Amino acid sequence: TGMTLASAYPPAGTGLVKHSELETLSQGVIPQVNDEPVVSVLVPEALSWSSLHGLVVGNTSHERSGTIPGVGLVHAPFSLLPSPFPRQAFSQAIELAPLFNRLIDRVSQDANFLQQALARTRKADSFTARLLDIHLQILDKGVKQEIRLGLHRSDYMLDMATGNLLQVELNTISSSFAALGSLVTSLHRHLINWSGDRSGLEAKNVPENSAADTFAEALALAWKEYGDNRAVVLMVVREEERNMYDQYWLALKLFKSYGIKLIRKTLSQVIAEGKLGSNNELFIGKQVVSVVYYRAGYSPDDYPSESEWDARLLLELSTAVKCPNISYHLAGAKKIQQELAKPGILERFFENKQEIVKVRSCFAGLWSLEDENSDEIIKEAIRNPEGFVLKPQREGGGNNTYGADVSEKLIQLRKTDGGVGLAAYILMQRIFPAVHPAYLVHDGIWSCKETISELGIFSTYLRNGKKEVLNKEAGYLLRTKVADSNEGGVAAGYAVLDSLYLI
Ligand SMILES: N[C@H](CCC(=O)N[C@@H](CS)C(=O)NCCC(=O)O)C(=O)O
Ligand SMILES: [Mg+2]
Repeated sequence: TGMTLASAYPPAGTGLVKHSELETLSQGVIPQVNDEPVVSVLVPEALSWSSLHGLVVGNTSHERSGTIPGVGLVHAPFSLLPSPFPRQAFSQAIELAPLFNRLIDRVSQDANFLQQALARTRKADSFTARLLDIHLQILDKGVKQEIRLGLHRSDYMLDMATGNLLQVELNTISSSFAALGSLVTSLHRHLINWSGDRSGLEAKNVPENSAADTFAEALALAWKEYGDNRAVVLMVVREEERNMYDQYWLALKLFKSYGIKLIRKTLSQVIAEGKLGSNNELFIGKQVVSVVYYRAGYSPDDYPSESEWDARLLLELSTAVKCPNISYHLAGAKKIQQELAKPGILERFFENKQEIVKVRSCFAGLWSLEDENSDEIIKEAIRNPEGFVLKPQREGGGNNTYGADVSEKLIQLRKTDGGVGLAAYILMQRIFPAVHPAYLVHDGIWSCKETISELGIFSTYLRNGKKEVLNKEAGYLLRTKVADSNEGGVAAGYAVLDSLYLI
């Protein structure tokens, strides 16, 4: 028989993956197991497993696939085998989770910091301005709810040049794929077991992934903290949602494990059916809502008219626990990420020096464009655009500018209206992770490509006044995409869902 899969992965503990050791996979030389190309037996097994276990998404080529569950499903795009990742970097990312939870919580309580850091962005970005207005209105009316709930995902890339784990961004709203991500971990463990000892891989090197259960637990504990057994959880969703199964998994786990009902409403349904009770409790129809979990509302596309903004304000004014509330939402802005990287700022939010060192060590280069001393970095980015990413305050993928477009965009922004538009963006060091071969499976078809991976660590945070109920890491997501593609994003169709093979 030919080489087994195991010899395609370097022995555990060898540090960064040496590309040469995976050379065979990248050249499409398929390790032979029992004379059958290993892929041709693994792929059908993976496809059937995915379909039987709800590792699925809506199939855009089927017109009703985003509106009706059970219609037009296709397996979620996945990597056939887990991708090698250094054990040390993974544990560092896990260790950072509770620190970032606390950082977001403390930043969210510093209204002046949020408003000032975003003051110039407000002038250049009307969407962010609307969020800031809601923030001011809530402060003005007095915060009605002391319970805070965060379901975050902090995304990292392993910088090949330095071996450093660098944060790409921290998502505080609609962090996707807790469910589908944990299912891929189960898929990979299944495939390793199913292919027997001939695969030579060991399932124990694919770390446990409790993301879906831990997200459901946090929603349930927030529901409990609110203290009304008749209450339901409201998930704010889009009309059309390809990723609805990742969302339904959480609803099913909430009911099966905690007996809690979750209802799905769009922002326009919220304004049509929602109202505040005499103590500002949130009613949708006759049902009182204890937790509002946003899986929409993070993009201007979600606010096609004033009524969606009215809905957002209604939710924020209510005593329901928001995930995220407006200040958590703002704390997750890329502009805030960039402000927190400025010297001396973390010291405002952390006492413990070691924690500051740990958090700062994962910051990539981050620059504002509207400061007096921004000219130098703008010139550098125009000269060497490949080394930077230009990012607006937008979520949902597909919004960032890469490569030569960076210099074009900067030149254009600088000369328009005296450069006021620059404040809507941040500049970030482009991170180049190690390239590794992977088998990508889309729509039942596999290909072996040179890819790069982005590790997301989920985390859950729940605080009721002074009582910190939850603050922990909550599993992971690995997204793997073709190395030469700029944008990432599974929903955006560039990346596949993957899991880790610790080495
Ligand atoms: N369809 C919405 C998608 C919500 C969404 O885009 N979330 C952002 C963080 S804000 C995100 O996690 N992006 C990474 C997932 C990817 O790679 O596509 C949902 O699932 O509720
Ligand atoms: Mg994001």
